[in-house]
Amino acid sequence: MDFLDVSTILQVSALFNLMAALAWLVLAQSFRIAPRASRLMAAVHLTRLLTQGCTECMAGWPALLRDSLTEFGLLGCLALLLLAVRRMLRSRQRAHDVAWVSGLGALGIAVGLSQPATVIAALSSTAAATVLAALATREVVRCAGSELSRTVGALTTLPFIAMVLMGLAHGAELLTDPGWAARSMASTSPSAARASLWLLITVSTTLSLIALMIWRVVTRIQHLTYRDPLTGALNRRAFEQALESAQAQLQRGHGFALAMIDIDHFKRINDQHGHQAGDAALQHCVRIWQANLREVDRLGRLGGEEFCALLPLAPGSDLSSAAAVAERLRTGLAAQPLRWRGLTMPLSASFGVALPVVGDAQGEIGLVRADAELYRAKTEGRNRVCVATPLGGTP
Ligand SMILES: Nc1nc2c(ncn2[C@@H]2O[C@H](COP(=O)(O)OP(=O)(O)OP(=O)(O)O)[C@@H](O)[C@H]2O)c(=O)[nH]1
Repeated sequence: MDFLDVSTILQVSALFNLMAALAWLVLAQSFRIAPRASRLMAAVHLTRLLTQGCTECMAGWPALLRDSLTEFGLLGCLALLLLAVRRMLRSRQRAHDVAWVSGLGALGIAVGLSQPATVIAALSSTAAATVLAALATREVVRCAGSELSRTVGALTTLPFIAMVLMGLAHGAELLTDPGWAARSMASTSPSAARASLWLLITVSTTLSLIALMIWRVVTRIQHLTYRDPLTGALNRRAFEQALESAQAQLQRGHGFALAMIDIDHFKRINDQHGHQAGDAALQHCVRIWQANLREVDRLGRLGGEEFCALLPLAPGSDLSSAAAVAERLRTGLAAQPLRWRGLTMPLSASFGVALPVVGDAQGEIGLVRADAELYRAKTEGRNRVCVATPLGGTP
């Protein structure tokens, strides 16, 4: 079958690698999307292009040179790929782990090729490539579910798992049939099945990493749209949207409470230590409050040093449970002063807690009532939680 002709497969592969390298370079240079990771990916494809290319180009080359290119090229590709994945995921994978594995693999290849023991070279490159693919798999799995969505995580993991399995299978093949490496060295091209498999893995790895980049760009845009850039809390618009949908849920019996929060004497921090200290204080407060809130709670920055927490109430719980959450936020902040440039600044905040009103589509009445309690907390001496009397009921 013409389609399975090795030379055609290798030419398709070369063309794909060339196009992919160009696409990554455009992402890096023109769109400035993860430029370092994109440049590394371009390098992966160019290395692949150089080492695999088309069989005709390498047919006349000395076997040793051809084999060195193939083995070192494969190792280089995987090392660059792992470095790119590491950058894309901003993972904690240490770069010198990559250097160690690649260095040992390269040493094994050099030793193997310097003697008539090609199996050592093939085994070294296969072992190092398998470990590098396993490290990449581990990184993606580690990020799936936290920094990565599960679907994108699964999609990105598959080609790396395939690489690990291929590496293991090839290693077993080399160990059980040591003559394989010598035969492969004598032949100028891989088998059609092997070339197709590599093409498939190259294409799926590229597509899954492009999906990962798109996912990252989309999440970044969402973050910029919905989050306050300084503190990472929801911005006013996003908080108002969350409040509106919580009000809609209220009709169906899903209760919630609002805790209006204002940092005490915040102006003094700005006046005494400058705006940067004020910014650090805002970030410090949000960090502490987010750590003390559940995932379902929403913390929004309404402006300046004023925040509001939207606290969904479990069935059967009432205003007192929301007051307990506000109290936890208050004590959490009071217990952890801000340490900034060698200074220790005690911080506190005042809280006003109120329940929303059914039928108030925008949630404005609840906000006004929580704000009134916040005002009371300020006038009663600050660093306290004041709770509104439920409308038409006892406190
Ligand atoms: N550093 C910094 N300061 C901000 C930001 N937004 C608002 N501010 C400052 O926050 C201060 C708010 O001061 P006030 O409204 O007087 O409140 P306060 O000093 O906290 O006093 P009380 O609320 O009565 O305890 C003002 O000085 C604003 O300039 C910001 O993003 N960064």
